[in-house]
Amino acid sequence: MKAAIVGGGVIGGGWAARFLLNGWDVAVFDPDPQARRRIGEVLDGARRALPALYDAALPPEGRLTYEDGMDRAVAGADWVQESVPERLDLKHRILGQLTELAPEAAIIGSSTSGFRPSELTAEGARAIVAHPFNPVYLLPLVELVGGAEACARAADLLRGIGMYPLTLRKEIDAHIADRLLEAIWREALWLVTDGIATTDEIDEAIRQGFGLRWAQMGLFETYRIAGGEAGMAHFMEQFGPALAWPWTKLTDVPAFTPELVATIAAQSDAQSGHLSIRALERLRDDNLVAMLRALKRTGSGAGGTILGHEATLSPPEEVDGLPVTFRAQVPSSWTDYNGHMNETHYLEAAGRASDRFMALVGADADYIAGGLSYFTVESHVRYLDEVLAGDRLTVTTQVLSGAGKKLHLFHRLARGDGTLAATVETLLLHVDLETRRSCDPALQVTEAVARHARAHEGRPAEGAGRFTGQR
Ligand SMILES: NC(=O)C1=CN([C@@H]2O[C@H](COP(=O)(O)OP(=O)(O)OC[C@H]3O[C@@H](n4cnc5c(N)ncnc54)[C@H](O)[C@@H]3O)[C@@H](O)[C@H]2O)C=CC1
Ligand SMILES: C[N+](C)(C)CC(=O)CC(=O)[O-]
Repeated sequence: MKAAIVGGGVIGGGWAARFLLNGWDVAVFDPDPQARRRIGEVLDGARRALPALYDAALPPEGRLTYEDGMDRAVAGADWVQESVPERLDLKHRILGQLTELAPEAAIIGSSTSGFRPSELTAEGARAIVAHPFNPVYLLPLVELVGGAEACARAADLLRGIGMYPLTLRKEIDAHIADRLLEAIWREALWLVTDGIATTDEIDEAIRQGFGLRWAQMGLFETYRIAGGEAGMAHFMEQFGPALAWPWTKLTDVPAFTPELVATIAAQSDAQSGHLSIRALERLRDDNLVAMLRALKRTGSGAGGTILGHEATLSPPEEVDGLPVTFRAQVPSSWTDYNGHMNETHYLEAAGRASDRFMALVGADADYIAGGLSYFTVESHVRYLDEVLAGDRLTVTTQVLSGAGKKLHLFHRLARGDGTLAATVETLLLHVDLETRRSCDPALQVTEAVARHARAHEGRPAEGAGRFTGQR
C-alpha cells in the first residue's frame, strides 16, 4: 500500500510515520527544503515510541521517498493526505490539484482542524476530512467527515494502521474534538487575560486533576460516577443550573492583542523554555506510551484500540516446532548508554513470553480472575549477543518440565536475522491467589502443559541448568 503525504510539517510528518511504521510505502511532497530534516526527526521519535505500545512486531517498515512533484508523490497512491497550512484558499488549490492527479480509487483526506468537507469541496475537489491528533503516530483518533462510502473505506484503512476512526453524523465547524478543545482554550485565554492564572497554573489544574480522568473515561462516564449512586440524572439536576450562572465567558474570545500574545509567550517560556521542542516531544511520547500501556491492561479507551490492532499483528505461530510467545520491534527507548538493548528488557521480553505461554495453556485472564495463576520464582538470563533499536525480537518457549505445581520454561530470544541473543530459564509455581500458596493447576491447564511438555521432550536446550559464573 502507498500513502502520499502533501505538506510535511508537524501533522504531515506524523502521518508519514504512522503509515511507514505500519508497513506502507510513503511519498512526501513539500516544497520546503527543511521538510526532509523535520520528518527525519519525527520518524526518530516515532521509532522510539510506537513499537513500545505493542507486544507484537509491527510489519516491516515501508519505503520512504521525497518527491519534488505532486504528480510523482500521488502516483499509485491508495491514500493521499493533505496537511498544508489551515488556509481555505490554499486547501482549495491543493485539493483541486490532488483530485486531478491522484488515482480515482485513492482516498483524499484533509487534516483540516476546522473546515467542513462542503467548504473544502466547494470548488469541485474530491476529499473527505480525516482530522488526526498530534502526535499522529501515537494517538489513535481520526475524525472522518464527508461522503459515506469514502468515509467507510477510509475507516477500514485507518483501522489497519492502528487508528480509531470516528465518523461524524453531520458536518460542523471544527468537528467534535476541536469544538471541545477550543472551548477550553478560550476559557484559558480569559483566565490569563483577566490575570486569574498563569499558563503554568492552568496546566497544573488540568494535569493534576481532570486531565487524568479524561484519557480513560472521557467526560460523560466520569460525570456518571460523579452523580454517585443516584447516577447521571441526579448529576444533571445538581450541576446543570450552574451552566447558566456566569461561570464562563462562553463564546466570547479575548482580543488577540500583541500584549496577550506576548504575555502568554513569556509565561510559556518561563514554564517550559528550558526544554527544546524535541525534548518536550520525547517526554510527551514516553508519558503517552506508559499511559497507553496502562490503558491496555483494562482495554479502556485507546488501550482497547491498541489491543484490537495487536490481535491483527500476531497470528499464533511456531518456529522450529516451538510456540512463538513474544514478538516485538525494539523501540529506541529500550536502549541504554551502551547503545544497545538494556538488560532489563531481556527479562521484560521473557516475562511477556511467560504470560503468553500461560494464556496458551489456558491460564488466561479469565482463569486468573477465577483466583488461580502462576508466580515466577526463579530466572536465569544468559546475555549472548547485542540487540539494537529497530531489531525484531522473536521469543520461543520450550517446556523443560511441567508436572504438578511447577512449570519450568526455557525462552530463546532471537534477533530478526535469527541470531540467538539470549536465553532465559524460568521456574514458575502455580498459586491460589486467595491463600497466596502453591497448589495444583486446574485439570485443563495441567493437560495443556503436559501436551506441550510431551511435544518438547528430548529437545536439547543448550544453557539450561547453568548457574551464574559457571565456566
Ligand atoms: N498542529 C496541530 O496540532 C494539528 C494540525 N492539524 C491540521 O493539519 C494541517 C497542517 O498543520 P501543521 O502540520 O500544524 O502545519 P505546519 O505549518 O507544521 O506544516 C505545514 C506544511 O505544509 C507545507 N506546505 C505549505 N504549502 C505547501 C504546498 N503548496 N504544497 C505542499 N506542502 C506545502 C509547509 O512547508 C509545511 O511543511 C492544518 O490543516 C492543521 O489544521 C490537524 C491536527 C493537529
Ligand atoms: C490546535 N489544533 C486546532 C490544531 C489542534 C487540533 O486540530 C488537534 C490536536 O492535535 O489537538
